[in-house]
Amino acid sequence: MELVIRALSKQYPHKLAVDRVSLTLTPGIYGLLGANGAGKTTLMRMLCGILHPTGGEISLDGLGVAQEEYRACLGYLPQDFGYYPGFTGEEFLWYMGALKGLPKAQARRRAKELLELVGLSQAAKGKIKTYSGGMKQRLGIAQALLGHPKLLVLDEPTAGLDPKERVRFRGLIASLGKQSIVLVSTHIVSDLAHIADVILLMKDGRIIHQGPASEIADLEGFYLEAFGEEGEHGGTVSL
Ligand SMILES: Nc1ncnc2c1ncn2[C@@H]1O[C@H](COP(=O)(O)OP(=O)(O)OP(=O)(O)O)[C@@H](O)[C@H]1O
Repeated sequence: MELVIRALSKQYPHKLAVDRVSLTLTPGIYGLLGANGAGKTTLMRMLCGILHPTGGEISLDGLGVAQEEYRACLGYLPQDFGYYPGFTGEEFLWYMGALKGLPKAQARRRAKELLELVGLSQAAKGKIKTYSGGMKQRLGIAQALLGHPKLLVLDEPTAGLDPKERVRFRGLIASLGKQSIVLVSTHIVSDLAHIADVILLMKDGRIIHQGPASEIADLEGFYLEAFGEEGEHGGTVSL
């Protein structure tokens, strides 16, 4: 499986948010790091077919991003995910399963499996409005996994989580990168330590570094070197 991104660009009226990004991703966990405004969300939304690029190409095993088969391979957790507070966790997954076109029995079976995987079985019948931030994020991951995605895109999945929830979340993400391409954006460097196979650094719309995480002994130091003051002032390197 291969996601090929060629010279991908997005020009907003007054901002070149993504500037000729080229990447080839195979299964594994990719940590996309960059300061606020680097272009991470714009890049991810193009990979999910939500935003149209102004230049370049995206293909997953030869499928274009506009094709239905591409969408069927995709799981996405957006940054600003809406959770329907009056639903229970399991109702929410059934509903999202229906939206994805899963037959009812299959959606229910998959929802049960996923609630188990993300540690929400006990809370499955509780209303989402009673969930903590971490529980909501885990439910968000569960919905992204409904269709057994080959490509999983998680935009700032640890935003707003407390340290304990972060650790749990890292464990969950780490278990997903065996067969899928998992792209995780964050500006919290420590969230990627120990789970990312490859680190991608994004700055001003460009990928300024791509390499195995194992080659970087001190990810925070590496990040600070790449971004300098910008990284520090973003308050983005704290553990
Ligand atoms: N709809 C839009 N119209 C114009 N400019 C935009 C739009 N969306 C984003 N931008 C600008 O494009 C740049 C990249 O934004 P983007 O949200 O992709 O960055 P990011 O790395 O995801 O940052 P953050 O971590 O803050 O979400 C920023 O300068 C932003 O202000």
